[in-house]
Amino acid sequence: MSMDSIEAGVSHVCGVNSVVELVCKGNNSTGQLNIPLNKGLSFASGLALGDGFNCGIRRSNGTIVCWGSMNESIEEIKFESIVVGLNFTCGLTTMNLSIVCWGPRMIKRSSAKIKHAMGFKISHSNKQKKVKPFYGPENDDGDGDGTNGSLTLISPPDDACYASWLIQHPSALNAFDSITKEAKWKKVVVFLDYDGTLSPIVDDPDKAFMSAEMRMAVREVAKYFPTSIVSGRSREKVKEFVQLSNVYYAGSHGLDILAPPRADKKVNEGAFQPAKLYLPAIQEISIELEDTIRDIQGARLEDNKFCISVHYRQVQPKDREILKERVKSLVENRPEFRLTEGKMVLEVRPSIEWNKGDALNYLLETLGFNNAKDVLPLYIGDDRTDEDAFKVIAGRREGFPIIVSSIPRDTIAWYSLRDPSDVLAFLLRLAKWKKSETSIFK
Ligand SMILES: O=P(O)(O)OC[C@H]1O[C@H](O[C@H]2O[C@H](CO)[C@@H](O)[C@H](O)[C@H]2O)[C@H](O)[C@@H](O)[C@@H]1O
Repeated sequence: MSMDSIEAGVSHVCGVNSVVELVCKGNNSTGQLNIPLNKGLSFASGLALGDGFNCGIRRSNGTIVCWGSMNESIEEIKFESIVVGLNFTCGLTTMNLSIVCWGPRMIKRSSAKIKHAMGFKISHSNKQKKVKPFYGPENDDGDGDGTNGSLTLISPPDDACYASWLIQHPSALNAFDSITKEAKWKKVVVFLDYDGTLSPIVDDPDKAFMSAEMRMAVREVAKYFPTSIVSGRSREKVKEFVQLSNVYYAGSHGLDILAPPRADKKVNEGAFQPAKLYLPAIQEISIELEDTIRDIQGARLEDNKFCISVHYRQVQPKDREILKERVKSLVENRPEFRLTEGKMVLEVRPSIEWNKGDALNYLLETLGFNNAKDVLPLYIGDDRTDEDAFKVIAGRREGFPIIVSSIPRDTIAWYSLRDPSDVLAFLLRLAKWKKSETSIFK
C-alpha cells in the first residue's frame, strides 16, 4: 500500500493512503484502529496519535473526532491543528488561534511546551500572550502586532471563553454517552448539592425553592442509584426544601448526616454529628455575629445548626468589605471556628477537619461501598465547598465530579453543567438510561 502521510502513536500507526483513505495498523487494545466511519471523519490534515487513542480534524467542518481510549469528540469548535500527549489533546482554534487542551485526567503541561509542539515559537518578552509562528524567517520583535507574520493570541470573547471552558470541562450532557459507557457495569452513587444546583440562586435564602420537575427528577434518580443531598444548609432545612424520602441528607456541609444504618449495626444510631460538642459555642458566636452586622443594611444571618451563614447578597457593594472585615476579625479571635466563602455568603463553621469530601466518604462507607472497586461517585455542585467533594473523587481517579457553572471557573471538577436546568436534563437522562438498562436485564 503506498501512503501519502503517516503518523506514529505509542504502539500503532495511522496514515492516509494514495486513494485518500485513512488506515491504522498495530496494537488495537483500546480500539485505536477502529476508525469511526460513522462520525463524518475524513481528514485533510490534523491527525494526531496518542497512547491508545487518535484524534483527527474533520475535513468537512474543522471539528475534532477522537477514538480509542479517549473518545471525546469536540463538536462545538473548529480547529486549525491538534497535538496529543499520552492522555490529553490540545488544539489551536480557528476562531482566535487560542490554544485549548482537554482530557478529563489531563496532566498539567507547560503551555510553552504545548505551543512549541503546535509549531509556535514563544516570545520571551513580558507580553505573555504573544506568540510567533515557527515557520518563515526569524523575526522575533516581541511586539506581536500582527505584522511581519507574527500572530497575537487575543483574549477570547465570552462565547469563545465558554467554549474553551467546555473543552476543559466537557458538558456532562454532551459527554453523557461516555459517562454511561464507563458506568455501565459499575455502581453509580449520586451526590447532589442543593443551592445553585437543584435550585437557582435567589436573593432571599428562604425562597430558594426547588421546582416540581427537579423534585421528580431527583426522585427518579434515587429509584435507581443511592442518592444523597449534601448541603451547607441545616439538614432539616434542606429536607424541607427537597421533600423526598428516598434520599439521604447531609446538612451543615456534612457536619450533620442522616445515613442508612451501617450493615454491621443492628440499630440506627441516628445522625452523625462530628461537631456536636461545638453547639453551645455556635450559639454564642451566632449572637456575636448578629451584633457585629446589625447596622449593615441587607446583611442577614442564617442558622444552619452546625454553621452560621452571613449573607451579603443584599448588602450595598460599598458595605460588603466592611462586613467581611468585621466577620473575619471576629472569627480570627475564636480559634475554635474557621471561615469559608460561598456565593455572596461567609460561612462560619467549627474548625474541625470535616468537609463535604469527608461526608461523601462517610456516606460511601455507610452505604457499604467504600472498599468496592466498582463504585463510581457522581457529585454535582456549584460552590467552592463542593470542591472538597470533587477532590475526593479526583483522588479516587474514578467517578464524575461535575461543576454547575455558566462561566469559566477554577475547579478540579472534570465535567460541567451550565445551570440547574442543565442539571435537570442530566438527571432525567441518567434515570432514563438506568431504567432502560434495568429493563433489558429483566
Ligand atoms: O452547599 P449549598 O447547599 O450550596 O449551600 C451553600 C449556601 O447556600 C445558600 O446560599 C446561597 O443560596 C442562596 C439562595 O439562592 C443565595 O441567596 C445565597 O447568596 C447563596 O450563597 C444558603 O442560604 C447558605 O446558608 C449556604 O451556606
